Parts: sequence; structure tokens; C-alpha cells
Amino acid sequence: MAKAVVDVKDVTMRYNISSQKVDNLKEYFIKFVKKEIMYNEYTALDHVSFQLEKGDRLGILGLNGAGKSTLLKVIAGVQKPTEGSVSVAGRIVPLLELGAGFEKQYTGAENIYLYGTVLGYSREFIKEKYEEIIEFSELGDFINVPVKNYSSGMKSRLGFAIATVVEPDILILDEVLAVGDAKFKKKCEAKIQGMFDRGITVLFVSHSLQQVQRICNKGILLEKGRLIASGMIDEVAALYEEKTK
Ligand SMILES: Nc1ncnc2c1ncn2[C@@H]1O[C@H](COP(=O)(O)OP(=O)(O)OP(=O)(O)O)[C@@H](O)[C@H]1O
Repeated sequence: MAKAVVDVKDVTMRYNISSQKVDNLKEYFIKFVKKEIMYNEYTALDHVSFQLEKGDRLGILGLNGAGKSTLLKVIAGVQKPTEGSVSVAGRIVPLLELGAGFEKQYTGAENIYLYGTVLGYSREFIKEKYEEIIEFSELGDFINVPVKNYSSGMKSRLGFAIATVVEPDILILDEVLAVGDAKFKKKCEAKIQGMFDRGITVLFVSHSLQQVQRICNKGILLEKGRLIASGMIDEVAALYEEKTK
């Protein structure tokens, strides 16, 4: 077997969820001091393991709350798993919650530098790609306006333009093909298709089964945080459809 590009080993993710409703910070503090805050532990991912080879395009299927987004965040390194490990070979570009990392009081232009740095780009690289990012985002003069005045579509466009200015080895997509208006969506799809054609590895979550089957060759199915099936996408998609009947 070829060397794994993504190796997810026995990953478990548990969250503490407060079991009572606390209305404000003062009440929380009083209950905390009196040790009255109780937590329920919730297992969002339960000992999940799989590997991907270079060029694999994995569709992650499962009902709402199955753990799909959590799995992507753990692989992207945004969240640390409670147990288990993830190893990744190459540059990952995560297209998750586009624009969520922006500093709202700063302009789009300033955020190119801030967000670019968060994604691990050097200052020289951002400088070199600056015009290309603005051009792709189609924000025009809005680039000098604070991000707090952007529509959600504008934020997504800028987020997409910054994240995809590098050539990734691994691309993580969470429902982001729904970015912006129809025209911009087409442009994003074309850019992503170009990356697919260069044989990158992809992890993809979408509620459109058709889209997943069009893009992916392999699939996994999550149910309540457990991996219950993995294989070729058409087989896993058929099983998923069976379960949703
Ligand atoms: N930060 C968090 N704190 C507490 N619980 C969380 C957190 N993030 C996710 N969860 C819980 O973990 C479970 C899995 O969530 P996740 O978003 O990964 O599911 P999903 O399969 O992507 O769902 P959807 O299809 O609705 O997007 C859910 O029950 C969710 O409430």
C-alpha cells in the first residue's frame, strides 16, 4: 500500500456540555463557586480510524450531529482530539467556516495579512499574492472597509480567496461550495475543480449526496460519532440512503 497522506488513528472527541440552563455570567459564577455546575460528557467522535492515499477524494456522510464537521476540524488541526492522533503529509488548506477567523474591526486589506498569517503564510508571500486575492474576491473598493460592514457572502468570498491562493496537497471542504451568489459559486467550483485535476487529496462534507458522489471516489459513514462503513463512495452512499429511508 502507498504511504498514507492522511492517517487518522483511533480519534475520540468528547465535549463537556452544561446540563443546566444558566442565564448569565453572574449566575454561572455563583453556581460554579457552589460547585453546582454539572456537566454531561458528549462523545462527538468515538475511536475513528482511516487512512487516505494521495489523490483520494473522501466523502464524509452522516446525519446531523454525526460528527462530520468535528472530524474535519480535528484533521485541519483546529481542534485537538481528546484521544488518538492525526498525521498529515503536506500542506492542508481548510475551507471551513469561511471568514470566521476575521477581525471585524479591521478592513479586508488588513485581514488579508492577519488571516494569511493565521494560515501560516509569510509576509512576503502575502505581499506577492495580495492583488490576486483582491481580484479573486471581487470586493473592489470594499477591500478598504472594515469587515464588520461586509455581508456574509462578501466575507466568504474574501475567506475563500485568501485560503485558496496557495496550492494545497490536501483540501478540506465543509459545505463551502455554497459560497456567495451563483456567479461566484461557479468561479469557486472552477478553482476547486482545477485543484482536483492536479490530483490533490480531498476531504468533503456536503448534504448534497449527488455532489459528494460527483466529486469523491471514497466514502465513510459516521453514526453518532462512530465510523460504521468505509469503502468506494457509491457503496457507502447506497448504505447511507438505505439508512435515511
Ligand atoms: N464545541 C462544541 N461543544 C459542545 N458540543 C459540540 C461542539 N461542537 C460540536 N458539538 C456536538 O458534537 C456533535 C457533532 O457535531 P458536528 O458538527 O461534528 O456534526 P455534523 O455531522 O457535522 O452535523 P451537521 O450535519 O448538522 O453539520 C453534535 O451533537 C454537536 O452538538
